[in-house]
Amino acid sequence: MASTAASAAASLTAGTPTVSSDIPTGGTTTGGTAVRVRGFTRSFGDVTVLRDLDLDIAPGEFVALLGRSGSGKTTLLRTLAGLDAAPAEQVSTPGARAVVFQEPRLLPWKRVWRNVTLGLKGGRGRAQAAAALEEVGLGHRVDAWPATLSGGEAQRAALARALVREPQLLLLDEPFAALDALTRLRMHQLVLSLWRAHQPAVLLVTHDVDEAIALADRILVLADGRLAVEERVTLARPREVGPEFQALRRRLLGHLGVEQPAPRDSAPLTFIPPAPPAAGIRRTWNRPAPVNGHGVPHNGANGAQTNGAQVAGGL
Ligand SMILES: Nc1ncnc2c1ncn2[C@@H]1O[C@H](COP(=O)(O)OP(=O)(O)OP(=O)(O)O)[C@@H](O)[C@H]1O
Repeated sequence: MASTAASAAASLTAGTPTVSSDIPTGGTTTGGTAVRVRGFTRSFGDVTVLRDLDLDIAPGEFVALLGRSGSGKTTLLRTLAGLDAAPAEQVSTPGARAVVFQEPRLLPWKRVWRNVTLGLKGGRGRAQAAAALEEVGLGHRVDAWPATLSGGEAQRAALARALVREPQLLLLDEPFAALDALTRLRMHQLVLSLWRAHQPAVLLVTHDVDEAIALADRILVLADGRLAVEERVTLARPREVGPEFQALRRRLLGHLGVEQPAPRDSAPLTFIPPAPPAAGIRRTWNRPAPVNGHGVPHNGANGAQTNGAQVAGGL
């Protein structure tokens, strides 16, 4: 990333972007780390949201942050964005940062390209915005008004606004949550291609476990004020929903406290017709006996087909 990028994160207060260069925003990282957090605690009144938290993100690394509602994900993201104050010795980030929120936060009275360059000092203005808009597939909407954009287009304009800042750290706070499923998938592809092209470190806050697995190199779960879980995602991109994906999903959902149905046998339930029922005996559903390598069903030591291990109650 070029060092000429705007160093201030775009901060949004009541929908109005401002530049947050006048508040203490932590230290600046150099060399091999994009984000370095050590022993950071954040409280609101009596409530401690982040507690003695440590975090490292490498340059160009894509990290997803999961956690229950209210666990402090946005609080951490705002701190890294420089929107909330933090001691420099505890929080270090690159100077060039950009944030994309769940809502695109475009100013309706400014054309799209002016929204994209908002707060940028110097630069090539319209040409710079047009290039970024082209990259996100909005080259034809440079002069449009925000109100004429679809939800997905508006969010792409927000990505373009992040892009022109040439961030070394891109912070994404549930940026796809308000989009329909198809648009969200397209946005995933777009974010991955922008990430590959520009190689910022990324922190993506999301509630969507599948999204985290599809995009990230590493997934963190925030709980009780700390990063309680770390999972590295070693699946090759693009990531198919195969057994490894599903196993990771199950683990992450477990960490998030989501009740998991017990893993089932891959064999479907089949109805085994009973012998003519004697009085008082009910029909049962049963799984087919596991088949050994020779195609022979084996049940227990003697390998006899049994009809006695009921999986579900009678009909
Ligand atoms: N400015 C604030 N003043 C008081 N409390 C706050 C403030 N900002 C956040 N909190 C509280 O801190 C806790 C963490 O909030 P935060 O928004 O970081 O959680 P989150 O994990 O992002 O939640 P969600 O997933 O629901 O968006 C919440 O209990 C919230 O009410």
